[in-house]
This record gives sequence, C-alpha cells and structure tokens, in this order.
Amino acid sequence: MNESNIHHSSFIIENLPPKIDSESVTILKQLNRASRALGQLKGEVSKIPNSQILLDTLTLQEAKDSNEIENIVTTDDEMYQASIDETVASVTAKEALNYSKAIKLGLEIVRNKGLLTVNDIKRIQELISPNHPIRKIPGTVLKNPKTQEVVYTPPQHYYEIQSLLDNLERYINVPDFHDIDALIKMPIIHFQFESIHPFLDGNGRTGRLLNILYLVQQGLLDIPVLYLSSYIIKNKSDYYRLLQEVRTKGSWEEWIVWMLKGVELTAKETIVVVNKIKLLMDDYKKEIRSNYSFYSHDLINILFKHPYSKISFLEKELRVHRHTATLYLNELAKAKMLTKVKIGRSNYYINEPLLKILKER
Ligand SMILES: Nc1ncnc2c1ncn2[C@@H]1O[C@H](COP(=O)(O)OP(=O)(O)OP(=O)(O)O)[C@@H](O)[C@H]1O
Repeated sequence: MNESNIHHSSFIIENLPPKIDSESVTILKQLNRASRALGQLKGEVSKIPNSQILLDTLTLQEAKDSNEIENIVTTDDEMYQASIDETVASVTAKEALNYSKAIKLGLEIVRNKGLLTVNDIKRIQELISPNHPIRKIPGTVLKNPKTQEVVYTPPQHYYEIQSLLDNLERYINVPDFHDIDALIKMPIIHFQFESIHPFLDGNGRTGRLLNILYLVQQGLLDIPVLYLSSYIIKNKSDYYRLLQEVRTKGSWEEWIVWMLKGVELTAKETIVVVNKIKLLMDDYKKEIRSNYSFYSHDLINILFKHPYSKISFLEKELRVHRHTATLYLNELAKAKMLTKVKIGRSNYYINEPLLKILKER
C-alpha cells in the first residue's frame, strides 16, 4: 500500500453538516440556474393530464442509466418489453425493473410519510440489490474502477455505520439541522451516503435513487422524473474523481457545483422529453378521437404508459372483452399508430414514436 493509500484509508468520515462554506457565490450562482430549470420541469410535468403515466417510461430511463454506471447494461427495447412481461426479461433488464420498482416504493414512502428514514432506505436498497444488507463484517474497500487501486476504505464497524446513518437520517429529515437550500444538501447527502457505503452491494444505485427521491421529498419535483444518472454516466470519471477529491482535497465547492450543474442540464433535457411526449399525446388524441368511436382518455393513457402495449391491458383497464380489445389495437396498427409484433407467443403493439423519443434523449 503506498503513502496515498494510507492517507485515504485513514480518512475519518465526519457527521453532517460539513464544516464548509456551502453558500459561496459560486455555489449560489449555480444553485440559481439549477433551481430555475428544476422549477420549470416541475411545471411542465404538471401540465400533462394524468402525469402519473410518465412515471413508468421516465423512471425506467433513469433506472437504465443508473445501472449502466455500474456496467449493468440493457437496451430500451428489452427493458420496456420486460416492464410489461417479466417472464421475457434478461438479467440486466430485470435489474432495471428492480430499480424502477425501488423508485416507485421510494415515491410511495415519501408521499405517505414525507420522510426518508434509514429503514426506508434499507427497504429501497433491498429491492435494488436483494440479500445484501448493511455490512457487518469488515473488509469493504473502494477501488478505482480502472486501476483497481484502493482509493478509500469506508467505515468498517457496524455500530459506526449505524451511527453515521442516524446522523444522515437527521440531516435528510430535519430542515433546521442545516438550514441551507435542499438542492445544495442533495450532493452533500450523496457524498455522505457513498462514503458510508453501508451496504454489501447497491450503494451506488441506492445513493443515486436517494438523490431524486430527496428532490420529491423536498417538494422540488412531484414525480421522480429527472435523468440525473444520465449526466453522471456521461461524466463518469468526473463523478468518481470529485467524490474522491472532496475527501482528499476538501473540494466540496467543486463537487456541489458539479452536481447542481447536473440538475440544471438534466432538468432542461427532461423538459424537452416531456414536451415531446406531450405533443405526441395530443396528436394521438386528435387522431383517435376524430377517427375512432372507441376513443377514451383511458386508452390514450394505456398507449403512453408503456411503449409496449398488450391486449390484456385494454381488457383490464377499459373493461372490454378480449375480442374488442384486439379489434381496437389492430385498428390502430392498421393506421400505423402502433406497430404489431409477435414475440414468443404474445402480440405486442409498440408505440414507436414514443419509444423513439425515449431512446433519443
Ligand atoms: N472515492 C469514492 N468515494 C465515495 N464514493 C465513491 C467513490 N468512488 C465511487 N463511489 C461510489 O460508489 C459507487 C460504486 O460502489 P461499488 O463499486 O461498491 O458498488 P456497489 O456498492 O456494489 O453498488 P452499486 O453496484 O450500485 O454501485 C459509485 O457508483 C459511487 O457512487
């Protein structure tokens, strides 16, 4: 072990709040931009009737990107197909689905309780990486993914991990504990969570999920539809470098500004996606309403909730007979609004333009 390893390993992680100037001019400038973009995203999402339908499509994208950071790679087609039919899911698509289920569980918790406790985080992580509970046995180290050099040794003892998590829980849930803007707290929470690295596995993914859930908990978003992980994956080496440099160089400001920049950029990108989906929905609505007597809001929702639809969705949600559901979908396929494909024994009806928007971003 060389000298720098000894230095990094001996780093002792402190309780929050950090003793730093978290409201420097540079931070506040970037905060302003991030807040504005996020506020606009929240507004755009709220304009979509039944914006809840965006939850599946958009959270699956976040799931895909967050997993990709850990080299769990899946394709959009595979993932959306698996989202409506788990039996056809590959291992990696299943991981994306698990992550998406974790987002939904987190959303339910935050909406119902308004809190994110350590127990909640455990439940969320259990969905992301089952059977990898809080570390009880010492030995975990973080390595540079390229060189495999040990860069950081997180706290090793269970009681230490618990105590740091308790402190983090307070930091997340008690506003007065550190009276600064929640958007500045988000990167602080993420750094702290990753530095505690409490679980045997899934720390990266759970930590990134906490970011967006925290934004919902703080009322900055109504649904967790920010592709923050896409920014992280595009700038993965900065992400790893900055997490480390907070520790080795005290570069809090750079880390916070970098994450706020991520919020700004991904909020803007997500606005574009949301608006494209909205326009497409309007087109489909007009087209179907003027040409087919079976038009309904519920039908539009089904076609936009998942890019892949199945006959059984219509049967269930529109309460129509299988024959009728098949007729509707075949009519829309004939008009080229949906593409009918047979995979295995099932027929799927793909909303290709929607899939294209989701793939393109
Ligand atoms: N130097 C560092 N300091 C703190 N956290 C770091 C550092 N380097 C990486 N991380 C965090 O650790 C995550 C990877 O951790 P690890 O390789 O142990 O994966 P994991 O615990 O199995 O979880 P997951 O598979 O979800 O990443 C990264 O995504 C990042 O969030």
